[in-house]
Order: sequence, then C-alpha cells, then structure tokens
Amino acid sequence: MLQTIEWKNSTLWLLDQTLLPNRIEFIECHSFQRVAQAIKRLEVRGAPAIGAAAAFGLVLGAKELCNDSDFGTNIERVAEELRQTRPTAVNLFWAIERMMSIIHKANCDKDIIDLVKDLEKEAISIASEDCAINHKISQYGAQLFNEPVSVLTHCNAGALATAGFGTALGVIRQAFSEGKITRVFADETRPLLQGARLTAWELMQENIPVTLITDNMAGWVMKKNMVQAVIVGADRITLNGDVANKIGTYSVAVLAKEHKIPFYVAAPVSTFDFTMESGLNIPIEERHADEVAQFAGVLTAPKGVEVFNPAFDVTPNSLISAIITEYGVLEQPYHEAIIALQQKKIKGVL
Ligand SMILES: CSC[C@H]1O[C@H](OP(=O)(O)O)[C@H](O)[C@@H]1O
Repeated sequence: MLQTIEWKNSTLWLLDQTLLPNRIEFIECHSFQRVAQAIKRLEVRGAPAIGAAAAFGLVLGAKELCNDSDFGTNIERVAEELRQTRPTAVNLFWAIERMMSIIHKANCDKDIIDLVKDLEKEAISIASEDCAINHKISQYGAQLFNEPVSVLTHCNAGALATAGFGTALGVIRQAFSEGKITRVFADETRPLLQGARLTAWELMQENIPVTLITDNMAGWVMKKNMVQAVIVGADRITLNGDVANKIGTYSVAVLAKEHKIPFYVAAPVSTFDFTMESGLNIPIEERHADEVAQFAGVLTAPKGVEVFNPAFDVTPNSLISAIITEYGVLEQPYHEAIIALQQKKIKGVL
C-alpha cells in the first residue's frame, strides 16, 4: 500500500492524488505554505489525511520560526493559514488544535529547538495513531457483515484519505479478507472523480473486485439488488449524528433508505465535532466552477455558465444505520452515544 503521507528527513512527502491513477508522483514539502497549497489543491485530501498533513505543516512552520523573536505570534499565523485551507473536515482543526496545545502547554523558557522536536513527535503520533485507528474501525465494521454481500461506496475513504488503510475502505478490506464482502460498486463521484480515480485504483491494487458506476446509476444498482449495503467515510459528524461527507452522499443515503439497504458511516473520533449540535451549521466548502464545467481542461458546458459546486453535503442521522468508530459501532439514538463518547474523551478514557 502506497504511503499517502511520509515524514522523512524533516521533509513531508505527499502522494500527489490529482495525478492518480495515471501517474504516481510525490510532492516534497519543505514549507508550511506548500502543505497548505497541497491541501487546497486536493493533492492531499480526505479528512484524516489533511489533518495529518496540516500537523506536519505546523512542524515545518515552527522550524522556520526557530530563531524568530516573536515565535508565539508567528506560529499562530502558521496555524491560521493551515486552518483556512478547507472548512468542512473537522480533522483539520482537531489536528491543528492538538499541535497548538503542545505549544501552549510549553513553559516560556522552553528551548524552541526542543519544542520543535516535541511538535515533530506529536505529528508523527497523529499519523501513526490514525493507521491503528483505521484497523480498529475496520475490525468493528467487518462484524456488521454476516454473509457475502456486495457494497456501494461513494468518493474515497481509503488509505489515500487517511494516514493508511482507510475508514470505509478499511472496513471493506477487512470484510473482504473475511469473505464477507465480495464486490464493491464505486460511485465515480463527480466532479473530481475520487471514486473512479482513487477508490477503483486502490481496490484494484489489492485485487478486490470493484465495479465502477456513474453517480446517477446508484439507484438502479440498488433497485436491481446488485448491492446489499452502503458504506462511506465522513468529514464531520455532529452531536446528533448528522454527517457531512462528499457531495452525493446524501442522495445515496436517501436511495438506500428507499431500497431498505443499510447505510453505514465509518469514521474516527477525530471526525466528530463535539461543539456542534447538528449538521445545520456545518460549513460546506464551495469550490471553483471549472471543476464542474470542464473536464481535463476541456469545456463540457457553455463558457460562462453559472455553476453551484458544493464539495460536501449533510446526511441527516435518520438515514444512517450505524456509525463505525475505533471504539465500536454507534446506533440510534446517536446523541446519547456521542455524548457518552465525548464524556469518555474528557475523562481521558479514550
Ligand atoms: C476518510 S476521508 C473522508 C472524506 O473526505 C473526502 O473528501 P475530499 O476528497 O474532498 O477530501 C470524502 O468526503 C471522504 O469520504
């Protein structure tokens, strides 16, 4: 499995996901600005992956500020520039907050060089923990399947979207290894085709049977009983269990309800926003019109046409059969289960 993110010799290497599946190239990041640019461009993407990338971006920023007389002020500027990259995935803010807490807890006379070493260790922990978390999510998720089934997934919530192994695709990998999932139907996921370019590619690397479909085929595939479950990732989950995920997820959830197919969400606790009651207030990133009106630089719509290009939508908790986390599977009523998760986190039990 290719490394989505690698910290080597104080340099962050990112697999350039905009070039997949045709080219495998890595971006060498020596500055936090280059990391911020990679997040904005989706050269690195996926909620856990952008959180880990931002954490290393902060390390790069701190190293640049080692001899800065106003380190405290300027590292905040680095954090803010990284926060501004993408608004929806809460993992980005969670990771930046976790890194900044290392700085805020350091006493004033701590040597900056030592502080940078602490930050580097924290970023490495965020990435390595994510891998372990993915495996826990995958084991819990695989237990939801008792007989061989085909599943549908949307976008890419795989190793490419995390620091390794994946959330929704992690469950698929684990369930496939146990003979419980026999085929995956991957929505191409317009406009940026994370399903066609990334999910189909990831699964084919491991000989997991995958059938690529266009987004508008999902309903018919369900109607024809070609899939028996849906599993997707998440970018932000609120206290009541509403889920923000790639645009088109809400439509898939409505179709799954109509066809009485279970709709599962797989996500680490770092994707939960414990400050937000419901999905009503989740900021939805809107991206450039060209992503919709062009393909590979070729106009596929009249020049100048008005475009609405939200990168995410929100699925209400009522459409979600279960939320799979590294601490187990949450079921309705989600508010109680998520508050309990929050209490354990506060007590340090998690
Ligand atoms: C485990 S990744 C979660 C999530 O992130 C993706 O969005 P993007 O490709 O724009 O970063 C997609 O919504 C995945 O499901």
